[in-house]
Amino acid sequence: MSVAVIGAGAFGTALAVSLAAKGPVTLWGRDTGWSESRENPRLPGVTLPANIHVTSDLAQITQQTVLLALPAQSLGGFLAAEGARLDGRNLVSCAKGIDLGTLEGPSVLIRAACPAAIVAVLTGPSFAADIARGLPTALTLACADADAAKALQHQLSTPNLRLYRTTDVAGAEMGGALKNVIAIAAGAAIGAGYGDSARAAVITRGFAEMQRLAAAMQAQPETLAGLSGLGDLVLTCTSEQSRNFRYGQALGAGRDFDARTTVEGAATARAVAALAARLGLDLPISTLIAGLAEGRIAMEQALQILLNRPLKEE
Ligand SMILES: NC(=O)c1ccc[n+]([C@@H]2O[C@H](COP(=O)([O-])OP(=O)(O)OC[C@H]3O[C@@H](n4cnc5c(N)ncnc54)[C@H](O)[C@@H]3O)[C@@H](O)[C@H]2O)c1
Ligand SMILES: O=P(O)(O)OC[C@H](O)CO
Repeated sequence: MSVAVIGAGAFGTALAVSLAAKGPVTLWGRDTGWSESRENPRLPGVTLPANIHVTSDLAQITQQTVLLALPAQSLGGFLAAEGARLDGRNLVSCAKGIDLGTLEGPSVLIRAACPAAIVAVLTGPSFAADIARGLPTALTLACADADAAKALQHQLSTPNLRLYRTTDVAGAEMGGALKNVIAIAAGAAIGAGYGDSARAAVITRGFAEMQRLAAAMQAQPETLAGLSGLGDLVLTCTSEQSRNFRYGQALGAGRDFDARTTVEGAATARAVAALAARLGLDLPISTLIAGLAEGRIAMEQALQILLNRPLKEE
């Protein structure tokens, strides 16, 4: 059974390349002017296999399984316009973020727009460039319907993509979204010259915040300790391949950052700060990242706020 990918950015294109090892793939993008060259400028150095059909015509997306690889803040608008034509299919969210308008994760947006769809989430530690180069990668496929989870796990695993499955959609989704916020904090610590010990503190205390918020969203703790949570947190906080980490580095160093780059953690930090206020949760790192991203506070001020918090049990 062939699959389609909506969103011809770096990640959607990389997934299409990997899935093409198993059969034909249709890749939809709103800007596909590059398609004749068979090289997407968002994924330079990768030639698309011949069995990937690139289109900007949504009517050509007729497959039963569709991966949605759009940025989290674009997904709601896309679904409002096009959700009806996708309803009833297997819709797999690949976005890592929390929608700023609704404070919901992508799976909730998809379920609202496409009530008859089977909704799943594909997430975990994975750089698009690694996947497209055929490097070994392990991801989490989450779907509340255990049988559908199993079927999608088999359909979407490829020679270099090993998928684990879970029915904990909220846990998988929260891990992927929140790690981006903490990756900005880790990058900021490095960019400001605070050192590797500070980064380790940010990763660990950031993980505690991820667990706290995820628990409040009914996620299972063990999901946060898996690929979609801890796994992706470690990757993103330790690699300059990560856009969130590099954005954090720029914030920490007081440098500009290319505003066209997709940095999911910046908007998600603001969503997390709003959720923290709504739910009465103490999420100091994420809340400070929201302030840094909005330019409301400076790096040195953020550090002093964290260091001067009351001492407490770990
Ligand atoms: N790049 C990675 O390594 C990677 C890995 C795992 C997950 N992800 C996740 O995948 C999602 C997409 O990231 P990406 O790296 O592909 O981003 P990207 O910046 O490379 O591409 C984003 C794509 O989305 C398209 N787009 C944006 N708004 C749109 C809209 N309203 N309608 C149609 N198309 C729209 C853009 O034209 C672009 O092609 C993010 O949530 C990201 O966290 C990325
Ligand atoms: O480049 P980033 O920071 O969006 O990270 C990409 C992936 O989410 C890493 O798993």
